[in-house]
Amino acid sequence: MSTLLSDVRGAPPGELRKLLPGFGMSAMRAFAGPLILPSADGQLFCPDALRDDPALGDLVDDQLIAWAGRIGIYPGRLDKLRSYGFGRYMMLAHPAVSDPDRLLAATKCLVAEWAADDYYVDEVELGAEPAVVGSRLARLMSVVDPARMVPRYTADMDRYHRLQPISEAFRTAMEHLAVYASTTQMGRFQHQMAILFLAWTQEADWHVNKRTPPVWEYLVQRHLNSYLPPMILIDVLAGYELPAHEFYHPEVRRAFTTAGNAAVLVNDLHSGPSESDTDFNLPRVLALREDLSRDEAMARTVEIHNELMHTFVGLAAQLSAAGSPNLRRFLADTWAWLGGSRRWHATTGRYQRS
Ligand SMILES: CC(C)=CCC/C(C)=C(\C)COP(=O)(O)OP(=O)(O)O
Repeated sequence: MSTLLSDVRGAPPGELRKLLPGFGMSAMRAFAGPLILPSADGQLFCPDALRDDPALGDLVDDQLIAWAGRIGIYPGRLDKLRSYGFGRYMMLAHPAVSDPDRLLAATKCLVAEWAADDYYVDEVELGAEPAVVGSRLARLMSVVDPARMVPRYTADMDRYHRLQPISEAFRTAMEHLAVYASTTQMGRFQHQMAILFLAWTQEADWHVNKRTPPVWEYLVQRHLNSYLPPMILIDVLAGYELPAHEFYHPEVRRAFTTAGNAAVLVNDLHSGPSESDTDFNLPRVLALREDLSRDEAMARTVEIHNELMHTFVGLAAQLSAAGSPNLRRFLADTWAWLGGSRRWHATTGRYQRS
C-alpha cells in the first residue's frame, strides 16, 4: 500500500508534465486523495455499473441476434448467445451512450472476438483445435488487416472467407465500426486484434504441449488477452477521440493496460467455475503452480486484481490531474467501463451454472 500511495503522491514524471501541462500538485493531491482507500479484506475493489437500462440492452441484443443469424455465427445456439446479453454488456459498459446503433457496432466487434475465442480457441466441442489455432487466426487477421495479393489468389482467399462465418463477423462488424471510428481508431482496433490473436496462439501452445504456464507467464498472456479489445472503443462510442499522442503515451498505456488486465481477472473469477478442467484461468494456474486450495486461489486472484486496480487509480489520478480534458474523460469512462463490466459478469447467463 505504501508504494501505491507514494506512486500517487509523487510528482508526475517529467515526460508527463511536458505532455500534459495543466494542474499543479495540490489539485492533483486533492483529486487523488479520497480515491486511494483500501477495500475491505477479500472484497473486489471495483466500481459497479453507473447505468442499467435493460430496455436499451434488450434492443441491442435483438439487433445483435438478427445479425448473428444472417452471418451464421453460433449456429443452432442463438438462444444461448441471447442469454449471454452481450448487447446488455455494452449498454452497461458505456453508460454515456444511448444510441443503440453505436452500442450495436461495439457489440458486433465483441461478439466476433468471442466467437473466434469459442470456436477457434476454447471449445473443443464447437470445433476448436489447438493444433490449428495459429493458422486459423492468421487467416482471420487477413480480414482484420486485409491481405493484398494478386487477383487470382485473392479470389481463392475470398472464397475461403465467404465460408467462414467468423470471417464474415469480423468483416461486417468492422464495417459497422468504421461508421463511427476515425482511421486512427480503426488502426488501434487492428493493432489490438493482432495482439489478441498472438495471445491465443500462446494459449494453444499450452494445450498442445500439455503445459501449465508459471503464474507470470499466464499474466503475460492475460495482458495480451485482456479486455482491451472492447475497451479501446470507449472514446469511439462516446463520440470523441483521444489523440494518438495521448492514447499511446507510455503512462497512459500503462494505466489503460493495467485497467484491462484487472478487468479480465474479473472474467477469470466469474468464468472459472463454468470452464472445463483443461481451460486456463488465474485461480486454476495459481492452484496448480503455487499449490493453493481453490478458495485460496480465488482469494489470491482478488488480491492481484485489487493491486492492479489500485495501480490504475493511482495512475489515473496523476494523469487526470495533469492531463487534457479528453484524457480526463477517457480515464473516467474507463472507470465506468470497469463498473459496467463487473455488473455484466455478475448477471450474464454465460457464467450461470445450469
Ligand atoms: C473475446 C474477447 C471479448 C476478447 C477480449 C477478452 C477475452 C479474451 C475474454 C473476456 C475471453 O476470455 P475467456 O476465454 O476466459 O472468456 P470465457 O471465460 O470463455 O467467457
